Amino acid sequence: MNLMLNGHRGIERKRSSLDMAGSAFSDKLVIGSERSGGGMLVKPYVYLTRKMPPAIVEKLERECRVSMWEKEEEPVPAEVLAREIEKADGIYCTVSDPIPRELIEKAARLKIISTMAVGYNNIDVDAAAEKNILVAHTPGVLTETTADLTFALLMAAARRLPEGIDTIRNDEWGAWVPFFLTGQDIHHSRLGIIGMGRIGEAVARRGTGFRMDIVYHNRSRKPEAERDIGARYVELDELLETSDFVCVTAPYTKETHHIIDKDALHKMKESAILVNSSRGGTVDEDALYDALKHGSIRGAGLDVFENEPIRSDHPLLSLPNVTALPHIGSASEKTRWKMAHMAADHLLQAFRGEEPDHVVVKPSS
Ligand SMILES: NC(=O)C1=CN([C@@H]2O[C@H](COP(=O)(O)OP(=O)(O)OC[C@H]3O[C@@H](n4cnc5c(N)ncnc54)[C@H](O)[C@@H]3O)[C@@H](O)[C@H]2O)C=CC1
Ligand SMILES: O=C(O)C(=O)CO
Repeated sequence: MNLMLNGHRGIERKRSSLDMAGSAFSDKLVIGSERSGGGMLVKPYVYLTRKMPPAIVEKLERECRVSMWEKEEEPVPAEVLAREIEKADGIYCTVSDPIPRELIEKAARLKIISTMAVGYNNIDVDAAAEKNILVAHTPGVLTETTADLTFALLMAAARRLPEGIDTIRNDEWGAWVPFFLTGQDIHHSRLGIIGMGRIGEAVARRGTGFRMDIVYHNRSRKPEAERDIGARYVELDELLETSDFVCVTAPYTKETHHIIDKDALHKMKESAILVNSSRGGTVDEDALYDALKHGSIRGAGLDVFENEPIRSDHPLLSLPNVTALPHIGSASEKTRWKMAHMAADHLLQAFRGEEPDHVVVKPSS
């Protein structure tokens, strides 16, 4: 049952079950619809931080008042978002919109932040929970697509595809040279996954097709993955020291900040390749630059960076053994549509007084 507060239906707290990562119980919130003083139904106001296609806007407009940031190439400025967050009932955002505590504290009536992403490190979920604001995200629908891209990055870095493409584009292809652009074998090599969640497992499954030996490190052991994929749990050091490919698919948290630092890079094999499709902050980019420049590891495939977007003068781009992509892990047409609809549905569910399908549960730590 929803509580009526000053003409607004209020927020009802209820106990949730264990979260997906197995962390402790926490409160989930259920939102009701609103009525004006005179009893007229007032549609909730939703602000979209990015220009979304008409199908998504129209879906929301059936039940909400909607406005959005219209400039496709430019993220919404913090001061605009601050103004909107003050008056919005719902925010529809993306990975590249920081929503820190200072912004959340401005919210006067905000009920839900719905991000079109599975990763939510850009949102201060603790601050949101303190204000009884729901945070919803889009897990699952992007898993296989992101795993495809992660594996593509691994293969491109291993077999030096960007250098090969540049060779032809720059008219540098001469005679067939026996050791020209020789790379690393993928088949029968060892793949080390840091963060054996949905995407990590999907990457590992792809590895089995290449007869790779799969090891993983995770917050907890995954017996089903061990049984189904044949993956073996190892401590982080063993993973780093023995893997031919070190693949980061863990979320960005305090614990995973620079999980790949100077020490970790020193532990890796000289022939190893680092693949990062999680968040840029999991890797110390200065240490990575040194390791790649001085040959302490062989190469890197990166879909994410500490400060996105990077520009062409980023030091890592000066290195031929870096394969860099502009955060396109989930960027297939079908998957982006699924994410976009799911994020809209979460808002609508919340305003109807239902619990959104994928609520981020406040971590216990
Ligand atoms: N490049 C891109 O476009 C995309 C990037 N991502 C990133 O991938 C991340 C993972 O997504 P999912 O697999 O859906 O999440 P998930 O929650 O299913 O998996 C994450 C796994 O990492 C583990 N983990 C957490 N902290 C760890 C630590 N300190 N050490 C080792 N393991 C740890 C968890 O136990 C869990 O098994 C997202 O949080 C996001 O940052 C997700 C989608 C697209
Ligand atoms: O979902 C995420 O976390 C992304 O990075 C974009 O799909």
